[in-house]
Amino acid sequence: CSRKNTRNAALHPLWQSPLTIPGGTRQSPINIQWRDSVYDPFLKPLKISYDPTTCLHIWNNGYSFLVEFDDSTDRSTIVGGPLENQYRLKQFHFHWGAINDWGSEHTVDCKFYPAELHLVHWNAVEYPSFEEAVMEGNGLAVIGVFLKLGARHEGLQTLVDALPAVRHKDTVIEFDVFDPSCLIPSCPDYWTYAGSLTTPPLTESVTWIIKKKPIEVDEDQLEAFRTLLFTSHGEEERRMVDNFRPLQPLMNRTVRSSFR
Ligand SMILES: COc1cccc(CN2CCc3cc(OS(N)(=O)=O)c(OC)cc3C2)c1
Ligand SMILES: [Zn+2]
Repeated sequence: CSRKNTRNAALHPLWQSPLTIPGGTRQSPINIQWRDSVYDPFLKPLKISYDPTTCLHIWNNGYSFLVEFDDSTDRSTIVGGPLENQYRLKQFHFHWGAINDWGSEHTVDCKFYPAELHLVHWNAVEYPSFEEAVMEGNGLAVIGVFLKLGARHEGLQTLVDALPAVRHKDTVIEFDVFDPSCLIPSCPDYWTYAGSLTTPPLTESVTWIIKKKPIEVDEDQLEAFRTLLFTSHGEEERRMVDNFRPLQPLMNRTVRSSFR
């Protein structure tokens, strides 16, 4: 899959870290070749239970904007799907492009979407903290949802309205009620594979659950993402766009589907 006239990823600010982890065998993101994915009838439906009052704040961490949650209890969790344990919601964030032709991290049959949502969860059954779970093969579970250009997304708009307050890196605002399940398609179909974080520390600790159906957002909402900055107050402004990692080799992995 070639990202037409891609910026030189090696020079991209997001990739001071190595493009590929030396010795990495399960790096993310990947292209999902639909016909190579294997239907697994033993995959369960994913059970999502989020408590909107566990929402804490939105912050710009210089890679994306993150909506973080209180993960001190099991009030916002996922279970089932490919997962052996219950995982707690820690944060969600997005990746997007400078233009609508690309922006997603994963691709489906080499098709890029203009943006991709990641909901990051950690295995609080087996590990005492997110920091520990980040280092373990079954430590994290990330739900990926593709965004496509279409109708305005009312649920997303409350997030979009808050973005001007986190325009610069290391700015944060309180955001105390939000239910991220409004950003997840009702269609239960997903692909799943063993992968990694796509931003530092790039650890191979993620069970990826990629929803087959995208959600629709409108042009103004995508443009609002592109008004954010990689840079802090006082620095020369660099627009936060193209904050995605290049595709990584599939190597010895199979992508399973929950649907025929
Ligand atoms: C041990 O390393 C860490 C411990 C605690 C928190 C963090 C920072 N955290 C890691 C997971 C993660 C993962 C992120 O993206 S992704 N695509 O899910 O890998 C991300 O995107 C902006 C940000 C973060 C931030 C790192
Ligand atoms: Zn991500």
